[in-house]
Amino acid sequence: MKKISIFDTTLRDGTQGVGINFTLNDKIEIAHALDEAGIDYIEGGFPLASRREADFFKITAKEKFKNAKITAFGSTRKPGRKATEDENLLALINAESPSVVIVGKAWIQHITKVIKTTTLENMKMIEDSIKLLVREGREVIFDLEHFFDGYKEHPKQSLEILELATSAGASSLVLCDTNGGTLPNEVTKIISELPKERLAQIGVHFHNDTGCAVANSILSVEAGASHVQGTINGWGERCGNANLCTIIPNLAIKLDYDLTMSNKMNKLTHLSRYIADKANIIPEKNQPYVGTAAFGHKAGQHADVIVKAPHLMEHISGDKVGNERQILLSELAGKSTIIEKMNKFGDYTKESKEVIALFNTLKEKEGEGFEYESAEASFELLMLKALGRYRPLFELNNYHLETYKTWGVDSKTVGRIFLKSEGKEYMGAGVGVGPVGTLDAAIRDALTVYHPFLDEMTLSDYKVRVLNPENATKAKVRVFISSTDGEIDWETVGVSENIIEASWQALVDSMEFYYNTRKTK
Ligand SMILES: CC(=O)SCCNC(=O)CCNC(=O)[C@H](O)C(C)(C)COP(=O)(O)OP(=O)(O)OC[C@H]1O[C@@H](n2cnc3c(N)ncnc32)[C@H](O)[C@@H]1OP(=O)(O)O
Ligand SMILES: CC(=O)C(=O)O
Repeated sequence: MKKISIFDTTLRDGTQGVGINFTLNDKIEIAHALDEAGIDYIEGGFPLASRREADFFKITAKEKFKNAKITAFGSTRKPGRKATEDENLLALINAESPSVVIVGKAWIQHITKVIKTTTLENMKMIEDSIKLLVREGREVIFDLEHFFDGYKEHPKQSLEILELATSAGASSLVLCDTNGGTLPNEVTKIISELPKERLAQIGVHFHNDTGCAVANSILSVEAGASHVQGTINGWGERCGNANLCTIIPNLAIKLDYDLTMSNKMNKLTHLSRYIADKANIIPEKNQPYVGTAAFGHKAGQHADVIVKAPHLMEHISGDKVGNERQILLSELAGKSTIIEKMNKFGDYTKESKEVIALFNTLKEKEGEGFEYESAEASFELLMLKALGRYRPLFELNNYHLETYKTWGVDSKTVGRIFLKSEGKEYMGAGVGVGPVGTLDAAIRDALTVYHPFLDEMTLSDYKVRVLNPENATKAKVRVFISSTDGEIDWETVGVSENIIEASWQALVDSMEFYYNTRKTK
């Protein structure tokens, strides 16, 4: 099958997206991760734009990349200037990257209204710029900015630019949909009309303003393009660039094109999440292939299909792209979902009394406002109870909290707790800013000497959601608590009309989950 080269512009066009920023160090680490994954070209930035962009090339010029060519980006020379004196082209030469991209105008309205020159001078700008960089020994990829809009108005002019760039020595002609407004039927028609046999390799670069960037990229390959540009997670200016995390598996797994990444497809999910981590962004859950929800099944009838024949419910198996299946708990779950969770404890069927009991408890609790999709640790405790495997950490006799507030000083809560654990009675005291911290401190005060594991865990997040705000102060609240021991994280839930009671339930579940399930260190 035809070889398609994958060109990643996360570090250049990706950073033109709202909220996407990387430090120099991040950029270098990301470049190595992209290279490891099998990306062919990595567009590292615009060296003229800033010191940091130029430094990226200085540093990467001295480093080894196994698969990828590091590529610097800039535009053609300015009108009326010599290529050898153009600061942008000089910055590209100084970048010392083996390949460079130069972007040139390919829409007459841009030539006359934006760079304010003639079509003849624009042609000379393109020719001089490509020739200079080729003379300098660089592979030159030529990006035709607004190609599709330009072609729709003046196809003859667009063809002349493509032919000129080919004869000047460009290795690839990248047809850019810079404002992202082109639709799939136009892409197929236009690329099919090009005299590809007379031209350098055709590449494409789509933005996602009509939501068609991925479809446009795939159709371009089907119509003859063999170089595809895009970004990881689809980040980029305005609505983003074509998402490589979708394009790559579509080309390699669905259409069987030959990609350098073809035999490393199981690295894709990690790549997406690693780069999102660097950008400090939580990636879209429902991103195809790599999203956390991409292989998540919530409806009971769908979880039932997964148990019987997963290939009838999932278009591919998630592990092909390094992703994982999730069976989500909710009031929409059926017994198959319960069985899937219980199967680590033995073989259960829809008729097992434990399955039926837990199914009924789940529906009842979800009806009361509990939500286990984001609090699987609380569900695990329900499951241990249904299976007779639950060990209570303690039994509460009573607790007592007092909150003090003095004018001009922050409030403070003190509390005492009386409880029984493994047949013995204990008392603990705590002080905190609020009641939840105070209860946590009091339980630990009472029990840590006897249960030192409590020192290994801490609460890491606390969230409250009002379930029926129309009931004002009588509204029910749902509290989620996240906990961690530094290696594993777990979430628990509590629901009540009283926020302290809801917090208490989630807090006790957190400690009991760890008590019941932790591996002894
Ligand atoms: C389609 C794309 O994504 S292109 C990506 C562009 N990327 C960026 O703009 C990010 C980095 N850019 C920068 O740091 C700055 O814009 C710089 C340093 C490159 C230039 O800054 P300035 O000289 O102040 O120019 P400014 O950004 O205001 O305007 C763009 C200039 O580029 C010129 N230009 C735009 N496209 C081209 C082109 N294809 N060929 C030559 N010149 C071009 C414009 O005519 C304008 O020059 P002018 O002021 O002489 O008319
Ligand atoms: C080159 C580029 O980023 C564009 O035309 O969108």
